[in-house]
Amino acid sequence: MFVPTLMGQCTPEQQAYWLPRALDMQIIGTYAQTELGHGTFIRGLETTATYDPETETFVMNSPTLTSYKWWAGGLAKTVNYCIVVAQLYTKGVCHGTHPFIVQIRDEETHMPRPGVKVGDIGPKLGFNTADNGYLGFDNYRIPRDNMMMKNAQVLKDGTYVKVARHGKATYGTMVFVRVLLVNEAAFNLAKACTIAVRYSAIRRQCSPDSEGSELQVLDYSTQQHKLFICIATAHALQLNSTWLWKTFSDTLAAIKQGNVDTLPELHALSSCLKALSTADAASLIEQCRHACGGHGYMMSSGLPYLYAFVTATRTYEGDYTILLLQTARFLVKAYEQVEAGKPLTPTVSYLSQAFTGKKLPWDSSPDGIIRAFQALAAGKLSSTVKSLRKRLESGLSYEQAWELSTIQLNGAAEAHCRAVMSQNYKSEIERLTVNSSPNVKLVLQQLYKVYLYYWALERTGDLLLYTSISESDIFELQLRYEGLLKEIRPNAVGIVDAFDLRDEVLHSALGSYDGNVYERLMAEAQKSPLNAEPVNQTFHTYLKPMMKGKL
Ligand SMILES: CCCCCCCCCCCCC/C=C/C(=O)SCCNC(=O)CCNC(=O)[C@H](O)C(C)(C)COP(=O)(O)OP(=O)(O)OC[C@H]1O[C@@H](n2cnc3c(N)ncnc32)[C@H](O)[C@@H]1OP(=O)(O)O
Ligand SMILES: Cc1cc2nc3c(=O)[nH]c(=O)nc-3n(C[C@H](O)[C@H](O)[C@H](O)COP(=O)(O)OP(=O)(O)OC[C@H]3O[C@@H](n4cnc5c(N)ncnc54)[C@H](O)[C@@H]3O)c2cc1C
Repeated sequence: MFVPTLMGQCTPEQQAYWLPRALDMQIIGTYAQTELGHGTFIRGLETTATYDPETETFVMNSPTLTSYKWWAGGLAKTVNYCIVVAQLYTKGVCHGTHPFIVQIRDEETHMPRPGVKVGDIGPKLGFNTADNGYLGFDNYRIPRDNMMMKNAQVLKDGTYVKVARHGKATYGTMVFVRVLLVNEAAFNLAKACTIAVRYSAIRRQCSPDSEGSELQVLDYSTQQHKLFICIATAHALQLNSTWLWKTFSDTLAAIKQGNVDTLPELHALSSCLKALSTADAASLIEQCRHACGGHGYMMSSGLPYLYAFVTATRTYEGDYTILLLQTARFLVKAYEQVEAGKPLTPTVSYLSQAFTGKKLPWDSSPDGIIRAFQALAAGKLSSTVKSLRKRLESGLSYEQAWELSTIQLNGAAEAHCRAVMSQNYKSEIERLTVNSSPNVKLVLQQLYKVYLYYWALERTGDLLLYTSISESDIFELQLRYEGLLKEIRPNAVGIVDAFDLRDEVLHSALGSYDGNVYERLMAEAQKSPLNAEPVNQTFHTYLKPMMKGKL
């Protein structure tokens, strides 16, 4: 996050000075925005940067315990520089949060600079290879030039000058990392389902009849139900990640030309796609662990590490709930544009035909299901706006009405995102397989159908509300879904092999390519320190005295 922020928030002159040093690893930095007391509410951050025209310096200060920077990766012991997001004061006026480059350790001795308090925040659920730290300032001075001045400046005499045309240009790094995190979610889910599918092909358990041999657990329908959605989702996230990256790049190019019109849609998309992809990946990685029984609970399976790493992405770079509410904000505006007969941006264009007041005729084809997801999103949005307006008519303020409607707002945002992801998934597969062999086309189409049928069956309640789907349609869809799982089964191992993940990347006794699961589990067990000697000294210090009633 340090380098992307240098690139996104510094003037060309500042980049010329800082970037080579950062890329050369002469300086190592992190991005310190979150504080002990605030992570989501950036405008509530308490660290201050007060400009002193006498010395042409900013005085960095942590006025309260809750103002201490908290969480930044590498902050505890690794970095010697930080990008610190602080409330900027000049001439007695607060201009809100701005980014500053702050040296916190001596470049030679690595000792913390006078006026800087820095340390480690302690053990975490995962991510323990990163030294996330805390940082406090005691009236610590930095040169005026260390304010990152691409979007705003403070002149030598303390005059504040706003440069950026879009009020949230300083939030750019967060959008960038959110876009990256969709790809990260896809990559880690692909690892987890490679491990779980390969292991499920090796593991035999239970024989349906007394004489027969035990079945591969991958042959059980319930195991296929657990795992094939994971494979399909890994592909869905990867294709959406590539699509989102292009949307991000196009928006960035437009901003460079001074056109910020597409930034709101990018913010809405990156928010909900980051939220849904990280939440889906975390819960499906946990599902992969469930599918591996006791051995999935071993650290040597690689699955606990993957879960601990990915579940954090649901929180950092914008908490799930918060980001969906950002998307909901954009959707409510889109609803108002439909009412006013104004044009809509591409990803919400389906709304222009949606508010007919009639249920969408059910069509179980892939395109029909995608249209149903769009109808579901539009229906939820319409119902949410109705709740908002009913509350406003009762005399509540907009903020109060909004807060009371946030559960529905989140539901509308999630439904919108599912519709966007499903549409992208199918259209990207069709675009990319134009020249593929019939077999590849068949398998990839089977996977996106798994995704569509799975989520349609997960949302039958909503589909009954907003489409003409009937009980028998649902019955038929369930049978079709279960039949599709059986069609995929023969290719399942080949499909995860196609993720092409080397053993060194999987780090898993269950998922290694050679399938020698039991030998690898035993080999990993031998590494346990408890196996260093036949009798552990705790027998003599605790167990034996206890057994003799002497404790
Ligand atoms: C190759 C390798 C790949 C590796 C992949 C990555 C690996 C991952 C490693 C990373 C390790 C962990 C790193 C983690 C870092 C962090 O966590 S950094 C801290 C992240 N913190 C957050 O995300 C905080 C979340 N909070 C916010 O973003 C904001 O507080 C808010 C919730 C958006 C609210 O902001 P606020 O200023 O209060 O604005 P609003 O009033 O809600 O909205 C005002 C308008 O501004 C628009 N807007 C808001 N944000 C953005 C944005 N980012 N971009 C564009 N526009 C934005 C918003 O839509 C409103 O617009 P209008 O509706 O038109 O008014
Ligand atoms: C592994 C990891 C690495 C991190 N790395 C960094 C880093 O490098 N740099 C950095 O600056 N930060 C980092 N963070 C911090 C991260 O950005 C924050 O944790 C995140 O933004 C959430 O903020 P918070 O922790 O204050 O949670 P809060 O915002 O306090 O959320 C707590 C709960 O309150 C809810 N909530 C909060 N506000 C609202 C609202 N308005 N409406 C409804 N519900 C609400 C949330 O949904 C959540 O359920 C990291 C965090 C983790 C876990």
